[in-house]
Amino acid sequence: MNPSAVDAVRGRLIVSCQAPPGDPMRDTATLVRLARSAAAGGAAGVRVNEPEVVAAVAAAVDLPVIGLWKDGDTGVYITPTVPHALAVAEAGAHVVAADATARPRPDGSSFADLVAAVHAAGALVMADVSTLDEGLTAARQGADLVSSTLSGYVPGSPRQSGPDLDLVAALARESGTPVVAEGRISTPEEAAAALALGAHSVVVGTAITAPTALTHRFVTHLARP
Ligand SMILES: CC(=O)N[C@H](C=O)[C@@H](O)[C@H](O)[C@H](O)COP(=O)(O)O
Repeated sequence: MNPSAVDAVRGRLIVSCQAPPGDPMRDTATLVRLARSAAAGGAAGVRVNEPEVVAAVAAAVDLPVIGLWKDGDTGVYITPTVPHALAVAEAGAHVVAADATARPRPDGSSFADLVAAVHAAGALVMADVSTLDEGLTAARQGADLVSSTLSGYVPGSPRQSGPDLDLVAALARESGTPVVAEGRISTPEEAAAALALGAHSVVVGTAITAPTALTHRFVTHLARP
């Protein structure tokens, strides 16, 4: 295992360099350039999707790589099974991010199974959760980092336009595990607020690396009557 990946992101920014299916940015070479831009701008780590991109980014930037593998877009889709997690670890991710919500996983495995397999492969685990209970369970099951990634995207978590800073604060108080603030963080001030509430690190994606979504935000605002 490599706990230094956790130390390296303490108090600092991780940039998520991802693009949804069909987006013009969804291209390995383009995502590598995004990751290199994040590194040049001072990011402490990057978060990237799919083994091929994980391998290319790990070869191109000298930063901890948090890898995941999104498969589908409903139910458990962030690194849903043990084989997905192992493929991400084998591609060179220092940390494997995976859904740690209470929902059943498609291969019938548990989150604890995934943690054991990833640790045996020499990588760390980031638990993507939507509630405090899920975060506490994931921490007990051996997650190395717990992230608020899925708050607002899973029934039972609050739907809100900004980050779930209440969840970040509660996880930081109660989980005993380094907490990552992730999801809808769109300003440096929100990122700083998350750290002030006890987050170990902050992930920002859309606000930095998603020109299609950012353009759409301006266009829909201008189209309002
Ligand atoms: C819910 C889900 O599938 N989140 C994904 C997780 O990897 C990504 O689509 C997000 O972009 C990432 O979490 C960063 O969040 P934001 O783009 O809001 O800064």
